[in-house]
Amino acid sequence: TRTSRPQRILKAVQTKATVGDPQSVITAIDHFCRHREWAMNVGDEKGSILDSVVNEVSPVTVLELGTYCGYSTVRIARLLPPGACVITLEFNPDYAAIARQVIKWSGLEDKVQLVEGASGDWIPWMKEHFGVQAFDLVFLDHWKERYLPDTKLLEECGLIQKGTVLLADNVICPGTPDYLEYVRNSPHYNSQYYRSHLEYTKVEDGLEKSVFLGY
Ligand SMILES: O=C(NC/C=C/[C@H]1O[C@@H](n2cnc3c(NCCO)ncnc32)[C@H](O)[C@@H]1O)c1cc(-c2ccc(F)cc2)cc(O)c1O
Ligand SMILES: [Mg+2]
Repeated sequence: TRTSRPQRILKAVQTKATVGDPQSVITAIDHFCRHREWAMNVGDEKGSILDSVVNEVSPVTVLELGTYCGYSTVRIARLLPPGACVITLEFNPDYAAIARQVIKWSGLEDKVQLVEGASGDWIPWMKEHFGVQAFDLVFLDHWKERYLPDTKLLEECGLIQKGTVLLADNVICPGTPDYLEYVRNSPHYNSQYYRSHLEYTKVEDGLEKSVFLGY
């Protein structure tokens, strides 16, 4: 049977990128998705904004919701200092298997903990299972209708504390209206919109950065 799009993305990485060179993995995926086949990676334009937020926060523990092929996982992990790590949740086993190989090719497996499972099932176990006190940065890029419920779940589980930064992809396209309304109107968040474009296109999209101010 035909290969899947994630399998074709992995092949592009394995043929075009250099083992142990995260930037070449990022460049290979962006080239493939711009010139061969579109895919829902955060991409190079929004990816540069993600990079600047990671550098600004200098997080020790990062949570990513929705690994897909591991493109943004590699973007984040390549900027982390020794001892810092990104826990990334992915509930599709096929995508998780591809992402593991992309992360391995980039040489960043020591900074990444890929957890196969649904955010709703795993978030309540983060403290106990991973010894996480609170996340410094959360990158939301999974099902858009899950951004708000999962944010509320993270709050309830005490995983969002004063200073935690939430960075959400696709707040315009496909859009996350209930999430935007929540973080922009809540007195507990200071929210900022970074205007950009949908990956590999001229369509408007953007990232929303929301800093938790404490209770
Ligand atoms: O839909 C988009 N992203 C979804 C990501 C899903 C990935 O995350 C995984 N996932 C989903 N829910 C959960 C979950 N928890 C929730 C379920 O329990 N727990 C764990 N993993 C989860 C999936 O298995 C996938 O790997 C998107 C679309 C466009 C787009 C724009 C314009 C277009 F025309 C077309 C498409 C652009 C984008 O940048 C986009 O991110
Ligand atoms: Mg996205």
